[in-house]
Amino acid sequence: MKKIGVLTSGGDSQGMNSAIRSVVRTGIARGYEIVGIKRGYNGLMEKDFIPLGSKDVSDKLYRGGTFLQSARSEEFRTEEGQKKGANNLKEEGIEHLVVIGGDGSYRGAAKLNDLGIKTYGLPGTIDNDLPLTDYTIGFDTTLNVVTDAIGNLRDTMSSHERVSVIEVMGRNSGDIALHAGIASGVDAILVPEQPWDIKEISYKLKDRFNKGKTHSIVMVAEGAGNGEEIAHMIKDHCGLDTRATILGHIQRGGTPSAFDRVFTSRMGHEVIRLIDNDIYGVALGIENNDITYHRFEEIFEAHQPPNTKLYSIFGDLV
Ligand SMILES: Nc1ncnc2c1ncn2[C@@H]1O[C@H](COP(=O)(O)OP(=O)(O)O)[C@@H](O)[C@H]1O
Ligand SMILES: O=P(O)(O)OC[C@H]1O[C@](O)(COP(=O)(O)O)[C@@H](O)[C@@H]1O
Repeated sequence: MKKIGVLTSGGDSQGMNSAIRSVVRTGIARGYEIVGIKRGYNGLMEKDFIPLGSKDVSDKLYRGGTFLQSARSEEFRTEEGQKKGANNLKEEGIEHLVVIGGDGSYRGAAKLNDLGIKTYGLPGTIDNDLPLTDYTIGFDTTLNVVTDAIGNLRDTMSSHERVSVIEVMGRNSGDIALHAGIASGVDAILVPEQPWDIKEISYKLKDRFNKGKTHSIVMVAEGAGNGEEIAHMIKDHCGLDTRATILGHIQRGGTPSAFDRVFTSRMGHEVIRLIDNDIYGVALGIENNDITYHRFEEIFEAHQPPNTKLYSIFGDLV
């Protein structure tokens, strides 16, 4: 029986479990044997392999994190590590490998593909920073986590007539800040893709307080600046009482949203179809609500344009 390996790599994201479940259940239904590789590429180095049956993925659909666990592996970054990984898979008779992770994980997957393992990438990152897919796994859930957290902050900020500066994740991408900021009706959004002027923002906030506002919320993407520093700058410019909140890893947890569960179920299913059709060396995504795939090289060369349209929509809403 043909064997398919599956691993989760890089930062975990809500929906990875649901993606694994879909690969396992669909793969078994099509007559494949599925092998889980623990702790990302670290587990690949150490042959930390477990057989995955249908029951092993019960009760996983609605859980955040990844039951296979994840890691960032230094050894696998080296050429020797990659050869060792490919050999470990070959020794185990694993011909196909599904890698659920972000850009770094995809680069590793492409190397394994060159070494004779038929590989597939699923976009597992909360950052939404992969090209040729409209969404990445966990992004939608993270937006809901951030939006809920802002609701709580709004209550206390309003009682104390304060400005809340909220720093969110996203590495070099402002997508979490932009989408969650619009969903939360914040007063300003600072993202790395757009210029911003803290003096101008501070004066606008002050003006709104003068007109009767009792609180303000400023959303900062981690790639745009440091939340604590920005809070101090605002206070210095306009004197308003300001507090910074760094949401941190709380954003990566929580039960996956219905969108993330359906999206990952569809992608797991599509991976098995690609395997059946001997298509490999590709990563999957969702574009205009269709599950699509592109060669790794195409993804590495593609540029993800900044979402200027959404940013300008926000500009008209504040
Ligand atoms: N250029 C690369 N070549 C081979 N493997 C890589 C490369 N970049 C990253 N990796 C592997 O993928 C892992 C995850 O990558 P990382 O960038 O940390 O997260 P993500 O996949 O979420 O972007 C790394 O720890 C490393 O083992
Ligand atoms: O959990 P770590 O290793 O501290 O990394 C934090 C980073 O991971 C992320 O949560 C997700 O990034 P990746 O999916 O690229 O790993 C980023 O938003 C954040 O900058």
